[in-house]
Amino acid sequence: MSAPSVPLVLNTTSASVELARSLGLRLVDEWSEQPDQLHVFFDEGRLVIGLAPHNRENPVAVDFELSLRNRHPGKELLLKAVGGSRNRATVLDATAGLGRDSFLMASYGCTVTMCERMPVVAALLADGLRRAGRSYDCAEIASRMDLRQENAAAYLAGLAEADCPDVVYLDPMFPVSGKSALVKKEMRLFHSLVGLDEDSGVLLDLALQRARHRVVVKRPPKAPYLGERKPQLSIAGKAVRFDIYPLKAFAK
Ligand SMILES: C[S@@+](CC[C@H](N)C(=O)[O-])C[C@H]1O[C@@H](n2cnc3c(N)ncnc32)[C@H](O)[C@@H]1O
Repeated sequence: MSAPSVPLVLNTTSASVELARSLGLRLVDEWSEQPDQLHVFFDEGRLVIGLAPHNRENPVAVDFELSLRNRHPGKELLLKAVGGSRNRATVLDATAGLGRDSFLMASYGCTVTMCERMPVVAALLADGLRRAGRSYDCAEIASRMDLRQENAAAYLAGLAEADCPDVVYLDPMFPVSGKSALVKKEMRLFHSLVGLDEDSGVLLDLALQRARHRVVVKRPPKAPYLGERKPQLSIAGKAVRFDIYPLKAFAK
C-alpha cells in the first residue's frame, strides 16, 4: 500500500489562502501535472477534493441534501444496528469521514458527535455541515451533529463518565470493492488520502470501555472481525455488515 498522498490547495477564491494556511498545505495557482495528485478547492460555494479535470472525474464534496434524497427510510440496517427507530441515542461516530453515516443516524433522531482526525476530511465535513445548516430540508438534522477535528481515542479517553455516549460507531478504512461508481471513487479517495486505519483495533477496545449501551462496527460482509473480537450479533446486507457489541440494554 502506497503512502497517503498530500493534497494541494488550488487557488480559486480569496478564501483559498486561509484554507491552505489552516490545513498547512501548499497553495498552487495551476493544476498539478501529476496524475494522482489530489487538489482541494472551492467550487461554486462548496469545498471539494479531486483530481485535475483531464481525469474526467467529478470532485467529491459532502452533500447532505443528496444523502437525504438517497435514504431508504425504514430499510436501513444502520438504524437497527444503533438501536431502532424509537431510540434517540447519543452516538459518537469515531470515524466520521464524509459524515454519511452520521447524517443517517442524526436523521433517525440520534444526537451525533463526529470525530475526524484528518484535517482535510474534517474541513470537507465542516463545509458540508455549514451548507446543511442553511438548507430547509437538512438544517434540523444537522443541528444534531457536532464535529470535532481530533483523534477519537483521545476524545473518548478524556470524556467524563457522565458524558459518555450511548453508542460508539466505528467505520474504519478497510480495503473494499464497493459496487457503485460513487462508492468506488470515494473509497479510492479515502485510500489515497488516509491510508488504512491500522489502529482501529485499539479504538474498539477503548470504545468498549466508554460506550454506555453498545458499540457498532461497520465492515465489508466477508471481512474478519475488527481486532479479532467476536461480536454478540451481526446484521449483514449485500454490501455491508454491522457487528454489534451490546453492553447494556436500552431502556424501553
Ligand atoms: C471509511 S471512513 C468513514 C466513512 C464514514 N462512515 C462516512 O459515512 O462517510 C474512515 C474515516 O475515519 C477516520 N478515522 C479513523 N480512525 C480515526 C480516529 N481514531 N479518530 C478520528 N478519525 C478517525 C479516517 O481519517 C477516515 O476519514
